[in-house]
Amino acid sequence: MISLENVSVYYKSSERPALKDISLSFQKGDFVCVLGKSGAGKSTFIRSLNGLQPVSTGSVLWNGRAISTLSEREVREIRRETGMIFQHFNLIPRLSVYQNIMTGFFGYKSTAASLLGLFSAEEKRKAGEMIEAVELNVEHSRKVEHLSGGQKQRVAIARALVQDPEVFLGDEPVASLDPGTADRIFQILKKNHSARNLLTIINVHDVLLAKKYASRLIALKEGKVVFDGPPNSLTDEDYEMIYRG
Ligand SMILES: Nc1ncnc2c1ncn2[C@@H]1O[C@H](COP(=O)(O)OP(=O)(O)OP(=O)(O)O)[C@@H](O)[C@H]1O
Repeated sequence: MISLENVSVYYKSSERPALKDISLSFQKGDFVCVLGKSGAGKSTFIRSLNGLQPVSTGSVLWNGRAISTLSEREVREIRRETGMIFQHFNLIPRLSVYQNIMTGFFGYKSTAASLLGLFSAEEKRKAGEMIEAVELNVEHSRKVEHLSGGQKQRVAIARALVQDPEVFLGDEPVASLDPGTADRIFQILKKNHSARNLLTIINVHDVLLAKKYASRLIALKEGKVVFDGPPNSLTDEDYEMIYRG
């Protein structure tokens, strides 16, 4: 579904590549956690998967087609097919839970309809269904700036799910949450992943959480893939190697 062929990413201000010669492929149904210490390239990796981060050399292919060869409209379609969540939620603080979730439909509507807040009965029904799917028990009219971190991440997940994504990407989505809340968020991600047969790829610092939920672990070190396999094959030596130095 998504594959990377010899992908490297160089940032202008740095001589060392953030990603170095990565070749991998991912299929629908995979639940992948990406490990690595700070600066290993995890964020760059996740953002390169849907073209948010352009690659310097090599190709990222969606269903066999390189993102770099697609038109702007086609790249926008790929973004629509990708639900994405972030460490800092990227919600609009002064808008309500409901309004934030409805912004998930913006990619599918005319700008005028989006700005006027014109949503179909089906879209409203779907938003309600996703609020249930993320087990969010707060008033829908509440401003998100008044929610806890875990509640905000549930809103962000619901907003991503109303897009009907094929692929779900997470860039450190639980890094600012306490361990119990982080585990609940992963449970919700896993439940929705299975219900929709998504391809889910998430960066995470917490190795135990990654081992508990992922079907496949990938570890990056200095921009290179140093581990790729099922969670039960990650040894103490691998762990040392990934986080050492
Ligand atoms: N916009 C940028 N400009 C220049 N260098 C960057 C930029 N973003 C990231 N880098 C560098 O690229 C490398 C990989 O960064 P990246 O954010 O992908 O790592 P990470 O594993 O996600 O780190 P963390 O866990 O701390 O978020 C680092 O050396 C970082 O300093």
